[in-house]
Amino acid sequence: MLADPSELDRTASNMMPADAEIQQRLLFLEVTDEDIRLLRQIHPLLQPRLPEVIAGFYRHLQTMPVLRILLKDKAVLDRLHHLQASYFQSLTAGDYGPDYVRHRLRVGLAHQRIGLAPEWYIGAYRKYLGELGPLLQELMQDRPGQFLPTYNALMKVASFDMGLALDTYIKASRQQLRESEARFRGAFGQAAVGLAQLSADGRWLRANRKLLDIVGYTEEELRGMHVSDLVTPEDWQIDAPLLRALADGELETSSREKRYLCKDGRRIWVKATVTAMQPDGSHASLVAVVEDISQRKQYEEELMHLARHDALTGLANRTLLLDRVSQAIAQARRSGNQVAMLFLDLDRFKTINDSLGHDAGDRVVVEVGRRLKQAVRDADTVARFGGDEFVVLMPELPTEHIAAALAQKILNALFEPMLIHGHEVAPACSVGISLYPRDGADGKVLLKNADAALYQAKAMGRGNYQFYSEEMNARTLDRLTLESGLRHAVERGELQLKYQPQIDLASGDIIGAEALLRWHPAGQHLIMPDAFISIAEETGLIVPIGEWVLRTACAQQVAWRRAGLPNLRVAVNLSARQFRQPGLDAMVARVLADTGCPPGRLELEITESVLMERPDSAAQTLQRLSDMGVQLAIDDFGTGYSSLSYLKRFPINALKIDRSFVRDIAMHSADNDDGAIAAAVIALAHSMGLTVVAEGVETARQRDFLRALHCDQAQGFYFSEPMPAPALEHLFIKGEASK
Ligand SMILES: Nc1nc2c(ncn2[C@@H]2O[C@H](COP(=O)(O)O[C@H]3[C@@H](O)[C@H](n4cnc5c(=O)[nH]c(N)nc54)O[C@@H]3COP(=O)(O)O)[C@@H](O)[C@H]2O)c(=O)[nH]1
Repeated sequence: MLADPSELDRTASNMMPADAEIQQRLLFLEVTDEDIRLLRQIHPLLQPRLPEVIAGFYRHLQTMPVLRILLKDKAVLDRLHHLQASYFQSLTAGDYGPDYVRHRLRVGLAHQRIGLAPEWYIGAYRKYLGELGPLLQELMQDRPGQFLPTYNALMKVASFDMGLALDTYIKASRQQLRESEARFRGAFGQAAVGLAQLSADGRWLRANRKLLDIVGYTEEELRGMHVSDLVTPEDWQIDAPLLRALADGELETSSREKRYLCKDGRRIWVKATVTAMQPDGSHASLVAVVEDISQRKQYEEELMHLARHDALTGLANRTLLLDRVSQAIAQARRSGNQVAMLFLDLDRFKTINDSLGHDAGDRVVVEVGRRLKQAVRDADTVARFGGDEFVVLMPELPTEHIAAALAQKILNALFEPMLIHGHEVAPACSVGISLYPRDGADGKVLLKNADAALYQAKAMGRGNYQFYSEEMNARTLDRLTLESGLRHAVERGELQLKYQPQIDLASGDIIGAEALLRWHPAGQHLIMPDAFISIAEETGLIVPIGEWVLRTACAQQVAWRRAGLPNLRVAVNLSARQFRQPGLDAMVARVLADTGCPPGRLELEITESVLMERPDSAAQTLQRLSDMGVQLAIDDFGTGYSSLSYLKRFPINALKIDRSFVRDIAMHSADNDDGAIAAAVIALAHSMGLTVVAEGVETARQRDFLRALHCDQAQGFYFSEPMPAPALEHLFIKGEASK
């Protein structure tokens, strides 16, 4: 590329030697007045021949491939031709003062700027002198005696020129170096990252502003320090051999994240990349690029914390717990001790959540976490798995009694009531315990087995702890088998309904029937609801199964009617999950419409405890069902709250007295307290307009007793066990016939 002419002028002027120096050089080259006279004499003869000398000169340059590339641009070449021509015009003009010198410098610079190396430039003089020798000889044929002195004078001026050419190259590259250094200093000083130069043995030599800001030292203070004064002792252990390798040339660069100790005592995270500048020389120095990465590290640590901790309680989560279990197992393998895993969940958490709201549930969880932390040793880990599930890990356990003692301590701690939103809550819990190595060799198996033990603890009445045993696994397996079978029970047609007649006590007539579910998987025994309803509840399968029950029972009601039986009432049980399922009323309406069953002939049975969990929303659901004309009964009355006054707020039609209550009242005579209470309950229920149905009537004595108390209806084995629909039809026809 062509250099800017005004820039060339400026630079050439800056490079000008003093007049005295010019004179000194000419003196040294022995340029005399006689030389000048001889050159002036040849000058007019030489001028017309110069174009061919210049053309030959550039032709010669272009014979070298490396120079051809530099001269390929025609504009550049023309300009150099032009410069060269004006140079030659002055070469023999005999005036070698400042203007001549400035012009020489300018020509030299122009060549330097296009990248022509000095060796080519100086070499070109040989070409000139070689071409000019025979040319002079030819032009001075008439005075051969003057040829040699003239040629000698030309050589002196050419040598003067060569010196000036070398000056341009040397001064130009010095200036470029100065500019590049200035640029480097600017970049070094203002760089957004810390930069430093260190000696090969790790002493700080220079540091930029950013690095000084990062570490808080002045450059002077840093110069008196060694790199080991800035890194933490832990990091120096890794850095020391790396520094040696860099200094010895075994390593070119090393990049590491490490901690620096700042002047104010803070420890910060930096990323330092150190490069050896002359890895194989004896005066190797190191350049360090230092980035403050504390913020990023903090984010990473926060993310790491989030990924390994429960957001609500700050306790360890499953990932961290499993990590700690692996460490504890490795340690126990060496020490011969055991590891205990205590899996616990709260016994009434769902009720708390449903009745007091999720915010209260969260506060209970946080308080439980706090109590658990208080109960364990520092070496133990308390983790939360979400919901109301917690796990305590006890490493280095010499005997399992210690795990049992902790489980008891936890049970006691959680039994203490806590005040949540003004309510006293005692969540209580059940605990399952598994031990390494007895119950599993890794964290996942230990967890699974602690969970199985927890399941057993709950089955045993909650509020207790259980150690894992082999049989529990078998039970868990049974449960899993049941669960997977139940998933397909509806589509495989394995569900059946039995109907237990409900009797009007005054007339002895069958006035309805309760639909009771049975499951008969192909090739297996009949399974009773107690064995699978809770699984259906937990898995949510109760929703489709419940709809099947309702649809089948309503269809049966219509079928009986069509078969000539009176308009019997059919009673269907609703579980807690079904009752809370959004859209329950719409589902019931759909089934009634699809089957043609009159709403008033369907009775839905709900237990008291289900209503009490969330009384307000329960009242709304019941109201919608009642508005449709569906009959509503409280099932198992006498086993829960047994508060008639509380039940007033619900639009219910009937009260079913639980069979345990029926059994108890019937064991005493009418004049004892139980009898009086039963009489009062029935009377009170009647005063509220409720029909009273007694369940589990097994004897004539019980029937008579209830009849005497004016109980309205009854069901139980005394009248009939639950039976298939056709059997009930026969029973009805037989009963009618015997009247
Ligand atoms: N959500 C649903 N729950 C259901 C459904 N079908 C039944 N169930 C509930 O399962 C529990 C056990 O029911 P089951 O084994 O059918 O027992 C019922 C009767 O057989 C039994 N009964 C009736 N009379 C007597 C008797 O004189 N003595 C005696 N020992 N037992 C008797 O009582 C059960 C009926 O109880 P209840 O529902 O409270 O009226 C049971 O809780 C069922 O509710 C279903 O489809 N969905």
